[in-house]
Amino acid sequence: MGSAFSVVASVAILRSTVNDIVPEELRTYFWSFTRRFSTEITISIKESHEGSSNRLFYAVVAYLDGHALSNSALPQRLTVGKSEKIRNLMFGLERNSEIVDKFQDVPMKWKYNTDFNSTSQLETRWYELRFHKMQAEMVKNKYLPHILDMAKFLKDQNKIVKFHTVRHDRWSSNRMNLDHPMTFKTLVMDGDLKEKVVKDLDRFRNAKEYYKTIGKVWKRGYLLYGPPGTGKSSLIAAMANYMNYDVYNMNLSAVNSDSTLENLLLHVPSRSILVVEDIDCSIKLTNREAEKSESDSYRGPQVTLAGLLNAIDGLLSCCGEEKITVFTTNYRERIDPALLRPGRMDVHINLSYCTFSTFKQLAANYLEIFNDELFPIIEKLTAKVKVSPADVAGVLMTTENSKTSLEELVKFLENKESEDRSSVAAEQENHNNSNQKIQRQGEAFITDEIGESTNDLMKIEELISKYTIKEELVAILKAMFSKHGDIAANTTLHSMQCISSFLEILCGIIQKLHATKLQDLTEVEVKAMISEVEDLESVKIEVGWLHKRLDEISNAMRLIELKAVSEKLSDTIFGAQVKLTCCETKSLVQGLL
Ligand SMILES: Nc1ncnc2c1ncn2[C@@H]1O[C@H](COP(=O)(O)OP(=O)(O)OP(=O)(O)O)[C@@H](O)[C@H]1O
Repeated sequence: MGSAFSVVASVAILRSTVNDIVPEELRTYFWSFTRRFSTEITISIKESHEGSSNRLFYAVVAYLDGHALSNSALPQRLTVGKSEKIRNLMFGLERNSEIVDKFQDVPMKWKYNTDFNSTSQLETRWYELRFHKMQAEMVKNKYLPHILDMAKFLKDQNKIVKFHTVRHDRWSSNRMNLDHPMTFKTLVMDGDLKEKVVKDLDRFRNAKEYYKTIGKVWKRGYLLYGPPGTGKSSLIAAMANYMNYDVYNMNLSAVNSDSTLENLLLHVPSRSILVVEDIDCSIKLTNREAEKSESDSYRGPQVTLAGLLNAIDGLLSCCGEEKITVFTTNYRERIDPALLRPGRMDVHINLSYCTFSTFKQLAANYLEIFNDELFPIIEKLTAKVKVSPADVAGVLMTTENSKTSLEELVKFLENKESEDRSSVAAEQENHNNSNQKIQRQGEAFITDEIGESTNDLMKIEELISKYTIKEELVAILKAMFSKHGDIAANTTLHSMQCISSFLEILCGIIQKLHATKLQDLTEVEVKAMISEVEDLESVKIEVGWLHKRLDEISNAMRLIELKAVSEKLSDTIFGAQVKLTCCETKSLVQGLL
């Protein structure tokens, strides 16, 4: 061993002595002369190439660190270091040392060189790659592109994920590390949802060619919706850690115009996750028609729906690729359908209250418990009460003793159950009282107008008692239910509060139609009503009857307009149909209820 070291040492001394005494020109000539008879080709990959930094040089650095050095016989001398931007230690070749990498069973000999120019005080660094002449084509077409690809992959693996926020209309310059420890291992999700999300991300990551083939920009949009504390932020952190993408977090209410939004999105680089938080409440994103009509008086938030749609789906979205956008909301039903459609939000993920399945995953993560006699009790309770995974996680962390934590959780769930029961009872009583009052007020209207039997009325009472509706709208709701049945029976909305809000919107439309004459209605108002009705239909509230009638009203208005034009042109062709126009809206809404 000692003698081996002394041989290596002697060779090193001899080499440096030759380098010292033989001028560089002579050395270069000597090497080029000997290489004329060699079967090998040597290529140099310098740190800078034609005046700018050489991507291939840095790719070789990353490739040798992450791949070649761990797959080949190690050289005797290595360098090691760690920078702020990377997670792991980084190994490299020491000056003048060599390594042999095998690619498709062909040896590729690497050597690292440096040279210091004492006049310019600059150091030049380069790698030499030697291989058999026969392999020249293969090196050019396969090996070097392989190094570029591997380096990109390894660099991403080793990158520390950064978190960016908006400050003064720009992405903040002091980027923080995303130190969120959440991963897909620790995130809990119901059933096989987690596997589906991971598969979707994998498919996206590897789909560059596919997107090119189908002519679409390589990007994907996710909508995460669900009540607070169900893991929306946790899922984003897990996605960022899994993909190794930086996170660009934005709240639209902090963005002051469409052009600022455009500028921000232009500066989100490829391989990033853009998070648009609380999309429902950060900004008033109405449908496009309503937006136009409001634009004169509206002085509120500055990003418009059209601006947002354009930014995420227009030509701007083609700048850069491999980007993920994640929108979060607690209320999916408040989002404009234009935003929800595939291409903008391709995957909708519902993060909901804690189920028994999610509880079991939390118990395994937090307490390392996989079964217990309390599990069946917890199963029954989680089926009845609505608690978020954050609530459950909080209780599981209260003590260090696993059994005590489970007992605490049972107490917590039982308390929640009895709280829910008493609030339902109070609500019921409230409803009963107000219903009696409303029935007295609205009875004349209902019976006169629709002539329902007492029995039917009681059924309707029972139906509408589920909803919390403004008193002044209850009579309309009753009339509507008695004519069209429970139009919300098949809705995709879950929360009674949301269904009630939607029904209130519906009652508002009917109220307005009853109270307004056709000539006093504007086209924009009718269009806004149609959009609202379309929203109701999108959540499966059955309002086809109203949609049809609004279309008729809209057509009638168009005829009025045409008649005005035709009168000017002394053209009577529309005369017959336009007789319709003398009627009032009331006749158009007659029969609706
Ligand atoms: N699905 C989950 N898996 C693991 N932990 C969770 C999950 N959901 C919530 N938690 C725990 O609860 C905490 C709060 O959850 P998180 O912030 O992700 O919820 P959120 O849905 O984003 O809430 P909000 O809508 O209020 O922003 C997390 O830090 C985590 O400890």
